[in-house]
Amino acid sequence: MSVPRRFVAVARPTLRQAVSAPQKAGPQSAFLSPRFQPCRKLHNQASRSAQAAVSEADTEPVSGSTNPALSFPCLDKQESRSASLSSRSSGPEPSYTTGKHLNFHSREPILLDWGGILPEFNVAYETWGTLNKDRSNAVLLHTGLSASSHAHSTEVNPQPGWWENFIGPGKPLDTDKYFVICTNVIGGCFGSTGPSSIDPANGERYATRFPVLTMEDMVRSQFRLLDSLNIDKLYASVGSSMGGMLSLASGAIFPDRVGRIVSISAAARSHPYSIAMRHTQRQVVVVLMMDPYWNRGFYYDGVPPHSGMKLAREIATVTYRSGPEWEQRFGRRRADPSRPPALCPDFLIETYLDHAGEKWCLSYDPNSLLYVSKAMDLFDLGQDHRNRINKVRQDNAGKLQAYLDGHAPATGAESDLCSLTLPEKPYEEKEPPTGEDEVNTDAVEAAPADLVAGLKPLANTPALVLGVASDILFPAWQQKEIANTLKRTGNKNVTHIELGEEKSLFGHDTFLLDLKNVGGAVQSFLG
Ligand SMILES: CC(=O)SCCNC(=O)CCNC(=O)[C@H](O)C(C)(C)COP(=O)(O)OP(=O)(O)OC[C@H]1O[C@@H](n2cnc3c(N)ncnc32)[C@H](O)[C@@H]1OP(=O)(O)O
Repeated sequence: MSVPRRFVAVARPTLRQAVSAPQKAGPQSAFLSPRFQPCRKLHNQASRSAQAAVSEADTEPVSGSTNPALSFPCLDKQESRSASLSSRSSGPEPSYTTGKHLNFHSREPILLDWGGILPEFNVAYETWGTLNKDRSNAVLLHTGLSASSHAHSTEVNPQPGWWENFIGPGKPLDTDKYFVICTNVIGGCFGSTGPSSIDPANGERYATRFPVLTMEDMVRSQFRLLDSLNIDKLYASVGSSMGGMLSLASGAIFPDRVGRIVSISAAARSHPYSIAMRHTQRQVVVVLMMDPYWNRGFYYDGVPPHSGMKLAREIATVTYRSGPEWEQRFGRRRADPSRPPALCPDFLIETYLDHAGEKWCLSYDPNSLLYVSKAMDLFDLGQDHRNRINKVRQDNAGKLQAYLDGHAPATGAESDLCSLTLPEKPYEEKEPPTGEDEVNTDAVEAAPADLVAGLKPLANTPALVLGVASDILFPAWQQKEIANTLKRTGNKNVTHIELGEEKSLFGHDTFLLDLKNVGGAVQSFLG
């Protein structure tokens, strides 16, 4: 497979750019460590004379030092953005949108798996194609973590969508045949109810008063939308990455309402490596927990934690693509080999990650990232977990009724929903599981018994499971696990495809980029 060569023009921000935005004494300045002071000093000098400071930064030693302080255009850029965001006369923070969409509003409250309640909620959605007379040709397309309902351009929003080439007449999701529906998930920020939405109980943004939610909660809200469209049964549920999890969850919760399932680069339960990667991203957003901008999630009238979001996206991008792709594409090349090395982004792979973070850091709500990525971690279609959640739901059913009867707030100060205590005893290494859980001890064919039981509702649902060998976030073995588990439920109609490295080096993002192999497989499966 050849990776297209790309010409990259890299904008190096200068101190002059950094000081062009009005500066305010932002909270960040209080956090400058003494080691950062040389840079700060240069920054102040720049305020007096931008041009002079630029040349000074590059050449002149600070008095008494052996060598000049390095300049940090990457940090200047962050500071400059904070300054320009805080200089706005009022909030809110950037409003998150990918354009016009349809909206389903549920006046009925929804009880979430871990006991939270949304008294009412919106599901933003878009559709392509036409619903047939017997309403049997609907395909629900699920999104990845941070995508909106805008999978394809529409009349009211001609911007290309995130699966633009996969949807349309004669395309894998053939709009001559299917009525394709895509929603923004609840917890998100592109029109569906999430942490940046207004809580009808007090007229304020939920922020981190938003309840913890799960993939299954997202699916239940989507099926409320289907109810409102009088769609009893989906022709298919299709999704990649988090969307693949949602696709599996749809079939597991509503087996009678889902005709077939497509799960691409997903998992039937989140595994530790993926949880670790998402944990790291959340932590950098919340380093921001220690950052005054974070403000424990209540930042909507101020500056959002954009630096953490930028870094989170850079880490995410490392998990979305692959080393071999970057080897071919960037190698060890530097953005500007004529200049001496810098501690700020310098190698092409660094400027690439920097660019990915820059592009994204103000376009997605930090709280949505925390909630939705946590929901992914919590995902487990195993029977034990299902039993536990069913019990929690049963215990909380009364709470929903009390809320409906007007006797109780959805969540109160007394709520234990958000209190997590860690055991006082330090962690001790335990013997690994004996393997009794495995239905088949052959590592390749293994299917955990608990997962087989949990996926039993899918025993009669035709399924396509597709994995990519270069994917490090949802590795190919996890796709095998899904396929094997489905087969173990007795499902005779499971198609498992693995794209080897000769087919794609795009890693996890293959589902966004490989129309031929991913699109082709979806098209032939849907028929
Ligand atoms: C976990 C889940 O549930 S879902 C996760 C799904 N994945 C994602 O969300 C990742 C999203 N990925 C993207 O957004 C990607 O841009 C895609 C998939 C849409 C497109 O991929 P590609 O076509 O390969 O674009 P690529 O990643 O190279 O980015 C191109 C941009 O990087 C810039 N660029 C490329 N190389 C460099 C470099 N060395 N230095 C600086 N900038 C660079 C290009 O100029 C271009 O900029 P622009 O977008 O501002 O025009």
